[in-house]
Amino acid sequence: MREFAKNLKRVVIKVGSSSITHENGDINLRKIFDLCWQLSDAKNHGYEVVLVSSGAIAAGSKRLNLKDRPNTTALKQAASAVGQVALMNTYNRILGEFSYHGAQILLTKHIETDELMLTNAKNAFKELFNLNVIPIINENDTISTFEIKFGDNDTLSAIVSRIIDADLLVLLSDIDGLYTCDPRENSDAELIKNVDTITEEIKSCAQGTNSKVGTGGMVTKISAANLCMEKGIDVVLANGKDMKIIKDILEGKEIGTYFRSKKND
Ligand SMILES: Nc1ncnc2c1ncn2[C@@H]1O[C@H](COP(=O)(O)OP(=O)(O)O)[C@@H](O)[C@H]1O
Ligand SMILES: N[C@@H](CCC(=O)OP(=O)(O)O)C(=O)O
Repeated sequence: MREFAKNLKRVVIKVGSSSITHENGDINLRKIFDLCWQLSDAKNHGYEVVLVSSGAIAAGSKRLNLKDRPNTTALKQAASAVGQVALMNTYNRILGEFSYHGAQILLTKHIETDELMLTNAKNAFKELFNLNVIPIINENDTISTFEIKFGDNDTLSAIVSRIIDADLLVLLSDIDGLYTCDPRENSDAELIKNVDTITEEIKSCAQGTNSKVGTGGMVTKISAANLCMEKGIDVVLANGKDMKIIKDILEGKEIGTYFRSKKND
């Protein structure tokens, strides 16, 4: 069993576009149902959960019948604005089945460097926890430019973990964890089960993505893990193809790649 499981309370779960949408970008209802079920189950077991969900650009592109993923920033922003509504409606309808409310929070990663905005965000999160609501976060794509080019919800999820003092960040992707190199390109790639320090060697494992809907690949996941570990927050990177994995991860089962922060020493 992993160390964090003994005293785990506040958890941030990040799902990539590839984990909650179909190949064509449409919202995958079955996956969102399973995800909401797991989040609600975790709440019922006393965890405080926050979801960081990508998928707005993919869902919006499908709804607008765009042939390909948009390639200009403005079109991505427009698609995101459409898709975000669809995504939140779906989350809230399904969470309602389990008697929970979702709350939409749109942030940018600059939140950490603006003292007033940071205080406001912390206060809002605190009240949402008191009210037993499940905060659902996405990048505020309309006002983001750098982020929308690189699609960096991995980093955003690390920043959210830092500002709410989370115990654990769970990054769910379309792959079982961090490998020695991209297993889609190299059949000799091996799963790395534990990372204690983000060394140059670990960084060199990370490549980008060829996914139609995903964006950052492993580069942004490793940088997210680094941001968490330096604040004593553990990170697990695992495959979101079956959302039941969330329960197993929270229970400390040895799944995926565990980025173990120094607080465990
Ligand atoms: N060292 C590596 N280990 C695992 N996956 C890697 C690695 N380097 C690159 N990748 C790629 O990163 C992809 C996951 O990133 P991404 O498509 O951005 O997913 P998400 O939508 O979940 O954020 C994998 O499908 C894989 O092809
Ligand atoms: N804000 C964007 C996030 C893009 C992003 O980070 O995507 P992913 O690499 O799938 O986590 C969206 O909702 O589409």
